[in-house]
Amino acid sequence: MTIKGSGPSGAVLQDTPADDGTTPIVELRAAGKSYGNIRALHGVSLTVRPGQVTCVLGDNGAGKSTLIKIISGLHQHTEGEFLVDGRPVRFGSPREALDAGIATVYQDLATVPLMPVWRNFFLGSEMTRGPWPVRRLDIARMKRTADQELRNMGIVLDDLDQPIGTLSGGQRQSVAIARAVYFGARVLILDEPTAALGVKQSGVVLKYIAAARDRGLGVIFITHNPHHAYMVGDHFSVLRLGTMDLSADRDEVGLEELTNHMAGGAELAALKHELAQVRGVDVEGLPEAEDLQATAPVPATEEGTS
Ligand SMILES: Nc1ncnc2c1ncn2[C@@H]1O[C@H](COP(=O)(O)OP(=O)(O)OP(=O)(O)O)[C@@H](O)[C@H]1O
Repeated sequence: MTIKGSGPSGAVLQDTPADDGTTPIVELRAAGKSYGNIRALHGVSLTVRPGQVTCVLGDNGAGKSTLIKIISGLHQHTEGEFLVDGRPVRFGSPREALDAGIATVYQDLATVPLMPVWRNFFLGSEMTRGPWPVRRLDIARMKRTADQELRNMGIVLDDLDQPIGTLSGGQRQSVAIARAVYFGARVLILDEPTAALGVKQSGVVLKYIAAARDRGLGVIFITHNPHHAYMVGDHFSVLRLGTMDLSADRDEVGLEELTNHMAGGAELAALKHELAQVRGVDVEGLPEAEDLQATAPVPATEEGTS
């Protein structure tokens, strides 16, 4: 586990996952990104292995989107290294990332709501039949394949002809995950897939994240929600203000500690103190500063990692 404290050293810390003998599909080594004078990400190390879910957590402005953009080929890193299958890369476009097997499912999903489910499944990569110039869409094969692929992921829909816009948010996310799996993704980046969903629908999406992992994909699950992360995660990376605040395998961190890192223990204690001065605000339910300190991050030193 690697923990970065709020001490003045600001040390750059390396992620040190257990070596299970498999080469990471994706690896960032002390990577970072500056937009002109603005340093959005700095010293971030991350490893994505087949059959594992790597959760990236962080509050607003923590650098999650910047991290996704580097790995998905939208932006290039300006410091450190980015490796795919052990080789340094610098993608020029999302197409190049996709060709390397890295697929990103964004929150808005980029689907066409009025088009049928099967049509959205193949959007941009339609199956055709017959020779040019009389080539036509192979509708029957697309329907059959979409149905089979969705079933393979455990997704059963009543009618693939229904417009995708009529599905629930969780179902739409699930279709997008199955689509990425079918088109050969080895790494799936999920950008806050549960952010806009209720409890039940979030559960549906978490189930398919686990299904993708079980099919051997490496999953990068971006989320604000430590509870969702903890249900499926094998590794947890918490970003704070563009740097890595915590990097820990599942057996090294509990849900409570993860939540505390997300909340920012010291900041929450200070907020509780301030709120206590405000009439009409009940702070009883908030944890005590001492409780927070008990699980607060310790300052990183050379020996401060375990
Ligand atoms: N194109 C850009 N130009 C300048 N600064 C940027 C740019 N994109 C992001 N930043 C800055 O980098 C920092 C990290 O932003 P980023 O969007 O990666 O965070 P985030 O964790 O995804 O936040 P959110 O959850 O709110 O989307 C922020 O301070 C942001 O203002």
